[in-house]
Amino acid sequence: MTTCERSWAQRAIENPECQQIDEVPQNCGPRDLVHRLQRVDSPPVIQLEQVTKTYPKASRPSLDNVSVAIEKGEFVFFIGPSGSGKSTIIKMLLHEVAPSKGRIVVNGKDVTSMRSWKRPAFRRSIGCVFQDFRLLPNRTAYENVAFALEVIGKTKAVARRVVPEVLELVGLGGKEHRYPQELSGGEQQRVAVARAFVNRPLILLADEPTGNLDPDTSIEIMRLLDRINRTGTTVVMVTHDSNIVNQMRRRVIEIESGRIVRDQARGVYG
Ligand SMILES: Nc1ncnc2c1ncn2[C@@H]1O[C@H](COP(=O)(O)OP(=O)(O)OP(=O)(O)O)[C@@H](O)[C@H]1O
Repeated sequence: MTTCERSWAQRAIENPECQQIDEVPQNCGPRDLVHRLQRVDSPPVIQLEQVTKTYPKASRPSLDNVSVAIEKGEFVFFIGPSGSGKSTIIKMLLHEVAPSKGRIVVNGKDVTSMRSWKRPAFRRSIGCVFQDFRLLPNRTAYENVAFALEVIGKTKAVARRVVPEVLELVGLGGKEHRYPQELSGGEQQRVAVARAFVNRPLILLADEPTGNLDPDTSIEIMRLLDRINRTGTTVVMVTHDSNIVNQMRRRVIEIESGRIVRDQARGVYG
């Protein structure tokens, strides 16, 4: 295959610094050392500073004075018992839930003081994958992915070029016109991953993305997330799946009763 024949998705993977589809060069070389060195100097892409969250009517905080910094390009697992506060962190990163105290900075933006009219655009800049897929049931796989481009103002021509490539990348070539109910759970999650990745987000948040999938399908989804992470996208994933955490050996942050009790590079489930 010549350079010019390489797809958008392949070129994106080789050029991790290009954050937008339009920035991915038509003719490009392999990842180089300069890209990697540039990343070393960048500020954390996610920063929680002494964050506490107490929900209304709760007797104790769901998150208690949590501070953590996540660098660009990291793959981080949040683990911990049910009710320990993992999903609350994801919701706060998306500004769906506001902290009671502390500061949250995402991609250089202080989320805590963000004006409400800026929130929808901010949320669209982050890719999200959830346990229950959250696909639009009356739209095909193609339309679900294209919708993510539509809402950020990309033309139909861009969608026609990019959507088939990203669906091919997630292994759904040939199934573009199927509706969610005509796809298996694993295939639906692939559509959700394609939709989360199609805008080349700087950050991808995944809240138990394998929670509804069998072990083999879970591994396939993790391969996809790993591949996306290798493009330079920071991946933050909440999970209860010890096999996945133990196989991936990435940074593990363990939460217990709203506090960080372990933060380990190349960690295991414990
Ligand atoms: N909207 C809410 N109102 C009141 N309390 C809430 C709300 N959302 C979550 N909580 C409480 O906050 C705590 C943390 O919840 P969270 O969903 O973050 O936990 P989790 O670690 O993600 O749990 P799981 O693994 O079961 O999904 C729990 O005690 C929960 O009951």
